[in-house]
Amino acid sequence: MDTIKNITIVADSNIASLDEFFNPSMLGQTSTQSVNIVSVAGRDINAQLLADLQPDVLLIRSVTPVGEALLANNQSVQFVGSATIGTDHVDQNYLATHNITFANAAGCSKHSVAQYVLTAILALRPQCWQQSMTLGIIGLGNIGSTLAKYASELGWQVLGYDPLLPASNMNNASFEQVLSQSDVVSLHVPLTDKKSTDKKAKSAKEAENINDDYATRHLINAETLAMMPAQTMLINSARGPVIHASDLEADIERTKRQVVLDVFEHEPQIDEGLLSKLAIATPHIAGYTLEGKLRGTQIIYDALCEKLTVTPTQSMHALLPLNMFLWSELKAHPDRLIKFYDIMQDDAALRNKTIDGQVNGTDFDGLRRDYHLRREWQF
Ligand SMILES: NC(=O)c1ccc[n+]([C@@H]2O[C@H](COP(=O)([O-])OP(=O)(O)OC[C@H]3O[C@@H](n4cnc5c(N)ncnc54)[C@H](O)[C@@H]3O)[C@@H](O)[C@H]2O)c1
Ligand SMILES: O=C(O)[C@H](O)[C@H](O)COP(=O)(O)O
Repeated sequence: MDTIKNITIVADSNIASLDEFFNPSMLGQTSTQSVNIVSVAGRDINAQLLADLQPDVLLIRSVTPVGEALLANNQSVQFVGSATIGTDHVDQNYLATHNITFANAAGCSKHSVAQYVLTAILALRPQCWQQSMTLGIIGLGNIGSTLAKYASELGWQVLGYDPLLPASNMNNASFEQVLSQSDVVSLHVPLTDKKSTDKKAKSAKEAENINDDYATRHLINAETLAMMPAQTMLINSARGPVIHASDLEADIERTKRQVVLDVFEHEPQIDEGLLSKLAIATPHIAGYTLEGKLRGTQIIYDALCEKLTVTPTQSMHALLPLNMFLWSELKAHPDRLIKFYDIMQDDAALRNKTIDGQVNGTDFDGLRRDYHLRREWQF
């Protein structure tokens, strides 16, 4: 791609600061070269649009599925960047076999999501500021391990389960122990699927380094929910289908469990039956801080610069206003939580969109598109 004169980029309009990062000067272009950036809603990026525009670069977030259906007739795309941590919407094997470079934004919002989880717990159980409790964490990667650090700052015990990492003082329990012995269980796994006998699908999983003995789709279902005492809170800010939605609804009906969902199995449509039973519900915004979103853009911008063999010159730090949100201040003044993050406002905004027994996809997406990005607390 380093020989391309003019670069055409199709990008999800929800990517933060697109124009500040992806312009001729920041992409090392000379005055005779241009960067043409076409930004559209992520769900509107389709094969026809790519055929019409013939972009060199595709920049997405989590709502654009990327694989054969999108790229079968592609003659132009050489780089796909997803400004997200999750990659379940991208067929990475397809990209690799078609010689298309892929980058995602690993870890970009790890503090934001951990702070979302902490806020949810402390909003529902303010006594946890003072009292120790046991936090169960399923998946101890970037977000899970960051959450564990906040938990230890608050003097909470952590029971962690991650079968793909070595045992440690954090990775210290079985799946059953986490579910049955925690006061709160928080999920931080990628969405992955079970083994396929289809050879092609199997090698795709190998290429993406997914160990499907530990597939996470419906990890939380009627059987595993039955391992959790009724008073155990459950939080999902990973991916919706990690929890079987109708099993969860039946479980809440039976146990009156406190459940916090930022992600939903049938997102972006949300059924009121489930929504009305949740303690807190938000529209997939756990990672939506200014810092989390800009870091996502920065990571894919750096990767594109590498592909173009140019030195990155834009830095998110030049774009960030002063941040006054200090974790040390909040820790000393728990009563300021609502000023740091008013999670119940996000909850109310989602519930207010209920019409005829559901929140429709357009309204769910609208809440995310127009979200007033909060600030990440400085840890
Ligand atoms: N709600 C949001 O706004 C938001 C924001 C960012 C990320 N996410 C989601 O959170 C997920 C986790 O993010 P991360 O940065 O921690 O990812 P990560 O890749 O750093 O960590 C995921 C961890 O899960 C572990 N894991 C995989 N299968 C498991 C299983 N069956 N049981 C237990 N552990 C398992 C992996 O070994 C890994 O350590 C992402 O994949 C993404 O889908 C959501
Ligand atoms: O995986 C991620 O990084 C998050 O789920 C991300 O915040 C999703 O946001 P979206 O791409 O849908 O805007």
